[in-house]
Amino acid sequence: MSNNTELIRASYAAFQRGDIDAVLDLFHPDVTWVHPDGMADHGLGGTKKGLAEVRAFMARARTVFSELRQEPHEFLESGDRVVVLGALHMRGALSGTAGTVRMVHTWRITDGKVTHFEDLHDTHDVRRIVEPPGASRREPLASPGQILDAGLGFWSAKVIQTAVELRVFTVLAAAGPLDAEQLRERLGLHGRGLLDFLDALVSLGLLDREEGRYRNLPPADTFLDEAKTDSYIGGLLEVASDHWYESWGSLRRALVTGEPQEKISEGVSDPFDALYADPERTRMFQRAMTGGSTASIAAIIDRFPWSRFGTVADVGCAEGALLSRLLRRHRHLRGTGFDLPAVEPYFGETVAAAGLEDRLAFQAGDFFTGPMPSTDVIVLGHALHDWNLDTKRMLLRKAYEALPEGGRVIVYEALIDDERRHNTFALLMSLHMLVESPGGFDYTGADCIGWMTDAGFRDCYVEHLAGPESMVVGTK
Ligand SMILES: C[S@@+](CC[C@H](N)C(=O)[O-])C[C@H]1O[C@@H](n2cnc3c(N)ncnc32)[C@H](O)[C@@H]1O
Repeated sequence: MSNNTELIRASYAAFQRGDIDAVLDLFHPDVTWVHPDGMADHGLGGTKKGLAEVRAFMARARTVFSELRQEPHEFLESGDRVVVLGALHMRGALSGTAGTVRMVHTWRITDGKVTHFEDLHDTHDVRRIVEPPGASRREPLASPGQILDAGLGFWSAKVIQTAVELRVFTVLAAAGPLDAEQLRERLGLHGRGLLDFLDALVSLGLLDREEGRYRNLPPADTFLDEAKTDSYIGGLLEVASDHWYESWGSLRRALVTGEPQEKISEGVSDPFDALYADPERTRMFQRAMTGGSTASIAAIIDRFPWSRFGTVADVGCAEGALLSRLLRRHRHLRGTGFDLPAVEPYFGETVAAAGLEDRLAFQAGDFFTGPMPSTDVIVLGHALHDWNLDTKRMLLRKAYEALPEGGRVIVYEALIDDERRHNTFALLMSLHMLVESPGGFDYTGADCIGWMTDAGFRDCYVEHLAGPESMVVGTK
């Protein structure tokens, strides 16, 4: 066996042992590390350069996959290249689904060090494994058990929401494994039902229990520990538990009357007036928006051709998660967050935490009464679905007026599939607008392209982002 093939075999063996330092020892400091772009929204696509980026990639992979085993079948050597045919056995950290995908790895070796690596696999297959079932398309309900499981879905929903409210995952992330009594004390609980509550979280795949001590599994650790501000999605679940759960309890009344069931918006035509009258709810809502948008933001940052544009406004920016993450990645951009005045303090905190005061500003405004900021790109995230059709069209017209020739509008949210039969999440989101807002509803990509075209946009297209969400892009 040649030295090059031996070196590559050693790298697979070290990876299998989990010895990342030993893997990196075999690499040149300037190694290029290439993966298919189709996994970029999971933080696993594109070209990485150098050992630090490769190490970060591997760390990211450990949060996406709870298990990952490479099985090289054949080593084909030609000159300075070794091509490896084999299989990747994996389990999605979020989905819990296991599966196997064929892989082709191409390695280039120079002077005994790996200088280039490229992984080729069908990202469609990987996405089917790692994306949680039901994120977009649900399996049909075929048995009494499945029907009851879905029909009583609020049981598990409430267990997860309550665990987030009680900060179970945050406490475990900070303290390490704790037994039930230690958790009871720290969370201030009675004790009755506690073991069932914790073990339900084990059965849901969020906690693990070993010798009576509970710890976070990787998805809970990454996404539900509020100290991890860049990946925390629990804000959405906090608002769900505190408010949306109650309004959804009156879905039947909403369908009969056509009226929102959110108590604080009773008799108010703009739900944001009511929401922002309460500072505690205002803060909670900002965090919820960040939690719900995190996956799509990562995909928009990766997928949109930002290098062609210099300025961007996020209209209805909330606390500024999109702009702060975008501007940290694309350093040539300048950004404007446009939102109601009540949002400014929360946006300010994000800008300060990211150290972006020189490139990112807040513009207080009301899109019902004033124009949108004039920038090269205008983003409307989860903004159109809040409103009735006239307002949706008005917002697209205002975006058109504010953009220069060649500027782009990006609308992103959970888009209902054009057949209105697959994207369960988006259809439920539209019902959420029924119970929460006076006129809001979700819509299909085709609907949005129609409204954009009527507003004057051309070359409109829909691109999938992550889970149930997609973006619709139009050019002025
Ligand atoms: C559903 S949130 C979406 C937040 C964020 N774009 C995202 O996707 O996570 C809608 C946003 O629109 C803002 N908004 C509501 N009415 C507005 C108005 N009249 N003018 C400007 N912004 C408004 C809200 O404050 C909120 O931040």
